[in-house]
Amino acid sequence: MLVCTTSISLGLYFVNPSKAHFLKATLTPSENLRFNSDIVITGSKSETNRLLLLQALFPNVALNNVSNSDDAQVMQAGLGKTEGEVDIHHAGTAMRFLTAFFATQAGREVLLTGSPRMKERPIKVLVEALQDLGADISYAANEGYPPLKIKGNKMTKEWVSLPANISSQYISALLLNAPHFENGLTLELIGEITSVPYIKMTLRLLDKIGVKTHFEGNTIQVWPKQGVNTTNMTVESDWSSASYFYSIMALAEAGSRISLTAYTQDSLQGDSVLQEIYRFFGVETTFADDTLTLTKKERPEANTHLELDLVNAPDIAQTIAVSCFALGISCDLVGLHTLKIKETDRLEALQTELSKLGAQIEVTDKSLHLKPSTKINEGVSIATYHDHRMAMAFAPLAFKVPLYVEDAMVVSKSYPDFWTDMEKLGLGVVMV
Ligand SMILES: O=C(O)C1=C[C@@H](OP(=O)(O)O)[C@@H](O)[C@H](O)C1
Ligand SMILES: C=C(OP(=O)(O)O)C(=O)O
Repeated sequence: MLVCTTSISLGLYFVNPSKAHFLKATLTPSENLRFNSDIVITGSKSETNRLLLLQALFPNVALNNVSNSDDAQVMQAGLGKTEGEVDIHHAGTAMRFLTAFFATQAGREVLLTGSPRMKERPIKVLVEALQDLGADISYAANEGYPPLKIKGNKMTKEWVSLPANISSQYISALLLNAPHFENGLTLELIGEITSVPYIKMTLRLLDKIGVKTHFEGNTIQVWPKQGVNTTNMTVESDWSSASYFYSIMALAEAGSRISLTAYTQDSLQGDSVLQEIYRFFGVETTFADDTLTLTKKERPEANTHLELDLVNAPDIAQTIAVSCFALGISCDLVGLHTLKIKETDRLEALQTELSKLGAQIEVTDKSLHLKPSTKINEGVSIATYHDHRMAMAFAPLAFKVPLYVEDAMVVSKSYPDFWTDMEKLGLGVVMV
């Protein structure tokens, strides 16, 4: 049973950080690594935060299966504000999407701010693109970083160019708000485009509600649209959250099964590439209606070294690195240049925490290299650096050896039910 020695609810924990209580999870392995479970995961936070913004622009868009994450809650709360301070805590999408939203909504005037880490996550590229389009934005503290003073304006310009190799969220932020620009918007992307599936997700959602878009080479166009027909949009469940179950299944005994709902084969989420990646570990994926079933087969003996470019799926890098370590598989993961500016410097955090467990690991500013491991140190306390994915990526290891996860409620950024779902799989979870 999940024992909490505090009455602080997950929502309150993030909504009122002054009351934050940093619970540590004591994790004890289940009796065996054989699984036969059904898990329900809520909507993707990426799709939800896009659709919440589109719903604010087009109120007759109705949403089902929205994410119950902190990031979705702060997005929803932010969209309702017309003045004063808007605090989006740790939510990168909310910070970027709301910057463009408030800048392009005449009559709104806000100070958009976030957690201490958010104030270190760059936003200059987006601010400069919006300023080029005529927006009134200034930095309230350090140039290039939140908090931002934003006074809403109607956008009349229709063309801007911006670097595309730092974060795709800047591009999605502009595209999502573009239907309300008088003449629509054309973006000219400079340099290698990072996290492309997230841009395609934005365009596909715009298409689904009836906004015309076109993406070819390094140019993206969005046509203006005043209103849309009543549309029911069902958010697909979160594939990044599914990654932790893939990782558990990589460790599982052959014959194990875990089913996850509600997913679609034609996913908008780039992290659905997990289906192909985890075949390497012997995890097979099948679909029946909206249920995704993971089945464990024997991993082919030859699969002892994994090479992957994760430029299109950066959020599953931590999961995959831990899966490899747990199984003594060596790996070279590249395309990781965005990891340094996420919730924490994820490359540094992975190096520190995997080393504590006994890994031989090297990182550069865009790659991670792991040697085959022979043992896992037990009883290690994993620091999470305010990063939900550090907690969740390391948890599967606890099915093999006892572990502690510090500040364990950090998971609520994207997956508040994570620890309850781990318990359903038989992991011993005690919070103190
Ligand atoms: O648009 C989105 O929903 C996201 C885009 C990605 O960020 P970058 O484009 O900064 O890599 C991803 O890491 C993040 O979790 C969600
Ligand atoms: C990077 C992430 O989120 P964001 O950038 O939206 O804070 C994430 O969820 O892994």
